[in-house]
Amino acid sequence: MANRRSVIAGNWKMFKTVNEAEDYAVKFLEEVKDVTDLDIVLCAPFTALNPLKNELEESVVHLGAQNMSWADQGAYTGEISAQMLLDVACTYVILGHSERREMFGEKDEEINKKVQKALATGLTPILCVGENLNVREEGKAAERVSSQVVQALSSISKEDLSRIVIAYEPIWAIGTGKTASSKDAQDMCATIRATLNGLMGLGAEQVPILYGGSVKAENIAELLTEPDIDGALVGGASLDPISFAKLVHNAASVVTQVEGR
Ligand SMILES: O=C(CO)COP(=O)(O)O
Repeated sequence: MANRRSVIAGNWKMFKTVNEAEDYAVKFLEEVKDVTDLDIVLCAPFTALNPLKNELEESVVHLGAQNMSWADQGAYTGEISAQMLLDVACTYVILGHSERREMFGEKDEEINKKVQKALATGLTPILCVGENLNVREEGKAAERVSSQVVQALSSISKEDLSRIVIAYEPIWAIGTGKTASSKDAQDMCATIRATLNGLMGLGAEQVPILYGGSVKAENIAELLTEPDIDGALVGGASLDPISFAKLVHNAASVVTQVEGR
């Protein structure tokens, strides 16, 4: 049985000013400072990263961004580079979130370049994949998600692939209060692992696969008892420090019980 780390990552999306982020960090750290059984990540807006670097230094909470450029530097107005994220102590970066794919036109090819850049610079990409409701109703969800995985990870070495995190986020479950059933989430995470197996062989057993979409303190435990769900990417329920800390504690109490994690 694989020995993979569990990851609980909060995606704040476009919420929180610098003051709000600092206030959150103080309250959140107080609640989770002793949690070591899983990796906790806060993916904040760019403007809050530097202040959070100071608040979270040498703590159990890792810092992540929500996007980055595939370019190193240059005339790319409005973009942020991997080097800039490393400079503010980011260790994770969300790539290919469905909101970026749907609203900002990101394509698999571009996401592939970003994943390559993140891995080359030592950032851990949290690659997001997921189908919309139409695709699910057509019975093509597994096909769509596998294709997103294969395209985003094209021409990346097996060794590098072992450093990624994947988040399965069905678009119809994001911000809707409608969580995928743990069985549906497990089935898709197993499909993703099988796809990774095809790309990297046994190394796929080491890759954490997260579920995202209306995850809350109340449903995290059930999701984490599934064998292929190794954590969660949490939007709305990560915005309040006390309730997100509760979610983290609920997750930690399950992962210590699930054999092989
Ligand atoms: O998009 C998500 C995390 O990246 C999920 O958002 P919600 O948890 O608000 O459904």
